Amino acid sequence: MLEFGMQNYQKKRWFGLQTETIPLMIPLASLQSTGNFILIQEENNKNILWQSFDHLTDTFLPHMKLGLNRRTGLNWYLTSWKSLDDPESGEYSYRLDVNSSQFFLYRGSTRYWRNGDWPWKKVPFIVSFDMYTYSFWDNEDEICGTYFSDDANKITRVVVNDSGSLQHLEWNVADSQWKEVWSAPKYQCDPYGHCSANSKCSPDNVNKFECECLPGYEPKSPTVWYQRNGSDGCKSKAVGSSHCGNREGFLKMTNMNVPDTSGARLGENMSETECKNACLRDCSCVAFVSIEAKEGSSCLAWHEDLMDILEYTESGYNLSVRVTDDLAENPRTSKGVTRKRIMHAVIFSFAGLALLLGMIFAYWWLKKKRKLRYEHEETRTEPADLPFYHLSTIIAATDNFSPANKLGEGGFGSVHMGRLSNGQNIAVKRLSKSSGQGVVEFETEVMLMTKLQHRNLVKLLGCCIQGEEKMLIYEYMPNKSLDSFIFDQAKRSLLDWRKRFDIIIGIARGLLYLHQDSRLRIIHRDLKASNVLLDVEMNSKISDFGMARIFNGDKIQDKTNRVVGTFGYMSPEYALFGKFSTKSDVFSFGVLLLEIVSGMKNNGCCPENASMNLIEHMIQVWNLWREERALEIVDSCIKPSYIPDETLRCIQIGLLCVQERDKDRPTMSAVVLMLNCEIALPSPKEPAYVLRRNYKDTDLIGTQGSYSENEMNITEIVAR
Ligand SMILES: Nc1ncnc2c1ncn2[C@@H]1O[C@H](COP(=O)(O)OP(=O)(O)OP(=O)(O)O)[C@@H](O)[C@H]1O
Repeated sequence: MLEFGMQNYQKKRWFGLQTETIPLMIPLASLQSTGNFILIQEENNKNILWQSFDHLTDTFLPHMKLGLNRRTGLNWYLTSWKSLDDPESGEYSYRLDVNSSQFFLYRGSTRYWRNGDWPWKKVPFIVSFDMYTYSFWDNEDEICGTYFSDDANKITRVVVNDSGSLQHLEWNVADSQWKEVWSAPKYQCDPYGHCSANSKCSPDNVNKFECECLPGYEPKSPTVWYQRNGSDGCKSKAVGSSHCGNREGFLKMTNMNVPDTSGARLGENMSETECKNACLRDCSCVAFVSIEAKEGSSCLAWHEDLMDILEYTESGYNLSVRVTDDLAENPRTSKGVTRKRIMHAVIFSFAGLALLLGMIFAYWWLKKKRKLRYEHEETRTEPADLPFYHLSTIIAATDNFSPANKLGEGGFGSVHMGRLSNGQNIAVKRLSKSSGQGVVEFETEVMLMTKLQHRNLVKLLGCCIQGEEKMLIYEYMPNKSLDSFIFDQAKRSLLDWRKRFDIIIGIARGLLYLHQDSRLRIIHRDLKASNVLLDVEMNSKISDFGMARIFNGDKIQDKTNRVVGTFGYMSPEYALFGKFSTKSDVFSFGVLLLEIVSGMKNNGCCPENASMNLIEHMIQVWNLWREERALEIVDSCIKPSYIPDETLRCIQIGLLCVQERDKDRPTMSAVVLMLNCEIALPSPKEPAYVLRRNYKDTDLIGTQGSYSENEMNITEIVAR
């Protein structure tokens, strides 16, 4: 960050004959690492007087915003240059349509291309795709989107060029030039509404006209249409559109994009059947798309002409178009079934019954087979697709587990560094025979790690199971675990604020992947500083999945009567009642975040009374926060490098994560969003345990023993 300002100076104000000297606020200009050039009031860093990110030209850099500042009315949008060497505003612009939350490329005032990827997702949302993270939010301050690269070293930009193309570019260091990642509009069907209303564009219609009317629709101007010009679009064949006529069913079109949602209505938490029935009940409803999401399905329904419809060769959405009975897939029988069809039904009923019974049996059999396979997959212990290492290979690599190669010791057993004959360094976790953690944890870790892959998770290279020996072979992390830095007097100063912030973001992304982005929903249950490893570039990687649990389908919370984990990081509902969910991981993340910022160990000074440490630590942070002195907890050795606003924001996010009620804590996607974007943060409520400090400690977060609460008995607490 580059900063320059003016010296303090004073100005005299005349009051008749008297003069008064008043201090002037001193503006400070600062060029941030994002490229944002800001002018701030020195007295109060939060008061941004002006910033270059508010005045976009043709280029959209990571962390810039596109959308609308609702408070100031400022519109963030891109405008092309007039020509390659004339930076005056050209005719193309890329902006957000606030009503439909869709981004459009405009040529003058005409829509030219639609970015159909945003609108129907639950807002705020954050998605990772191809090493980029995209987010979108809508609150009383602003409605906007942003993006950034998951690789901090990547130089990237999005630009609207003078010929009306939106290009995403990356800087190629080897060639010293910009390389295009993608651009739009590019293909025949890309321009907005290429086939106009109620008709789909199929780019793969080789030798055929790419436009095709939707089922139940016909060209508005047949002569124009048959000259391969789709600009007039299609109209419904049904008489009148204000009543249902005989359009009592739907035809599902697969692999479609989501048509322009400008006039569409969104229904949250509606299953596909509910969506279909709602559309059927409303005669003006012409089509619907049911969108499945982990948080619950939603329903998009259209009541006027469908625009900008595209057919993909694979994947996409199912667009159900309202059609007459003869075209419908599953027509409603009550009204629309004709006499002829009833006759057919009677004639074929016997054959149909036999067929139906056959199908039911086949369905039952398939389901049973699938269930068995599924159960087998979930419980199987043999590590599929995971390389096995021979014991002799590991012995040779670790110099027979020599003490000199020992990296550390955990609940699982000892960890040794090794080097394979191909020169690759490895870390070998050797299950100790006396380990409290056992074969179950070993198997859990193997099973999970073969299914997961993310740059912020440590990579499992293989395992070794021979005789009594059980070992996990990991990629070697030269900088070992995070606790060896932040809690070490000599090494803590090696992690300046920037590195710590990047580590926090890495952990948040790894956890978001576990909770939301991987194909399984995983609760880690033992997130802590010693389970975050650091690679050679100090990138953070979450490790130790022995305690993790998979949640299938819609399950969001579970209970256990064997509480395992580490005091100081356990949420109250888990420590007390054995309830765990993604929000208990969020709690551990909050504790860890506060540790990284403060350098204070949550269960540090007196391990014999870890619960007391936790309470004291929370109270200290909370009291300072309330007195607006939260920056006093910041580790003194990062003070020369820290950015007060960013650090304070992190403390606030940490406090949001350690709130008493799991419902109040943010999800990890919200945490990643809050860490990356300067959106307004909610005020945290009192942290967990602080409220309970007046109770006797052992009633609440005892160090060992059994707890009983309502219907739940905690029979065992295994804390480390
Ligand atoms: N892949 C690795 N590369 C380098 N060092 C590692 C690796 N895995 C573990 N270590 C080192 O070994 C130590 C012990 O790790 P382990 O995960 O077994 O236990 P822990 O996390 O310290 O404690 P617990 O088992 O109670 O969670 C770590 O603190 C770390 O320093």
